Amino acid sequence: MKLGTPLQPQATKALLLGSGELGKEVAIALQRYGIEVIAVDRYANAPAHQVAHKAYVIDMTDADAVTALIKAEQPDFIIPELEAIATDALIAIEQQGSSKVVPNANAVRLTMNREGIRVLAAETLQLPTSAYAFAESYQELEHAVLNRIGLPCFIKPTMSSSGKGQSYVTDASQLKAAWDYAKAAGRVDTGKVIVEAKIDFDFEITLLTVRALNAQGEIETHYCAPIGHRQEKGDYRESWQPQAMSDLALQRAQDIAKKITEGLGGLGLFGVELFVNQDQVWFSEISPRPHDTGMVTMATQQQSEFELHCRAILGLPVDTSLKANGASAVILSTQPIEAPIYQGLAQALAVPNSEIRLFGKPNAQPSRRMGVALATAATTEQAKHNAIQAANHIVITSE
Ligand SMILES: Nc1ncnc2c1ncn2[C@@H]1O[C@H](COP(=O)(O)OP(=O)(O)OP(=O)(O)O)[C@@H](O)[C@H]1O
Ligand SMILES: NCC(=O)N[C@@H]1O[C@H](COP(=O)([O-])[O-])[C@@H](O)[C@H]1O
Ligand SMILES: [Mg+2]
Repeated sequence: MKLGTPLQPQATKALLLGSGELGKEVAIALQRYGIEVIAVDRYANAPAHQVAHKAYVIDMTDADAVTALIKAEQPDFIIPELEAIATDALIAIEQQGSSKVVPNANAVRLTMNREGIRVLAAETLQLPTSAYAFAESYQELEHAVLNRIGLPCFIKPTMSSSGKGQSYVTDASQLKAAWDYAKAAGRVDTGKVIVEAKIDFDFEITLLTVRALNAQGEIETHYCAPIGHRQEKGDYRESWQPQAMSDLALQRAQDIAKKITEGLGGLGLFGVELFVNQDQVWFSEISPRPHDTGMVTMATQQQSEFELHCRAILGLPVDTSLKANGASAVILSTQPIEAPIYQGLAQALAVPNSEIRLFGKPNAQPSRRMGVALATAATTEQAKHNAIQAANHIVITSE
């Protein structure tokens, strides 16, 4: 297969570690460029399994299982898609040099654990962040909150995502429950939690940042227009693009994004999460891969975040330009349902300039994201309104 000027060794096979809604779009984008896709997840019939050339179910936190699969499949690229992977296995595989870990194994290791990325951002790179502390016991947590960080604060497992195990604490009496929840509900219990002081922000953004090769073979950094979003219980509900912000705040956001993505290195798209208050900007966290709030780019950009990630990895040219104002709104289940079906599609799609993407997850759980509505409009406000309307028309049911 020929990919044009080969800036990277010719790639034929990519292994996705994680096969949710984000992986599904990455799989489709890779296949459009002729890449064979092997999709892996912890459960059968995950969204990307349904579109990949081959599907596997393994425990991705088990280093032996991950190593054995990589040895058997010999992929050119290993693309982590979620936050619960045995990163030691990826470090070892990268050292052997036969597969390329995206963006690189160390970046995956650092971002998979809130301690790794926070220390890089706040201490090594001296980027502005909330005040924070780590705790390995309830006593340490109480001490850190009462003596150093103060209230209100956020308590989070060091390994988790989408708000799992996360609490917002306003009173010391809530601390024990927050500790227990962080220990029990993270994706993996590392034995440690992070406590973060609350940042009073006007709004928060994801700045999708792409490290891609230019025609001279040098790495260049590109930024998408900022994506604003609203979170509830640590998980996103709506996102919109572009988010209006001052020139100075945007410059600061891009400076932070440049430094943190350079610090992590490699090629690909990163989701840089930032808090903004007037001209002030704080780094929150980063995904070294497409971001859930970035699903809006399927409607708003010339090249979606998934296409940008694939193009950057493959050494192909990228274009981060915006083509329309738009928004996304999530479709969540309210109850557990085996083999869910969906009603209301016709009503949803009657909303002007809207799209529905159902992920095809084999079962629904309370608050599990099952799909997303997208809309474009003259203003982001109107697009948000329309996306919410379209999402609200979808009913998830068992019959
Ligand atoms: N220190 C903080 N100050 C203010 N708000 C915060 C802070 N930490 C978290 N939040 C709020 O909670 C949301 C989720 O936090 P965070 O991004 O750390 O969780 P997550 O589990 O990694 O979520 P995801 O995987 O969806 O990005 C943030 O987007 C923000 O709205
Ligand atoms: N914030 C991270 C995020 O959105 N990750 C996305 O959610 C999937 C897991 O969904 P599930 O928990 O419903 O299986 C992941 O596989 C990824 O696509
Ligand atoms: Mg986040």
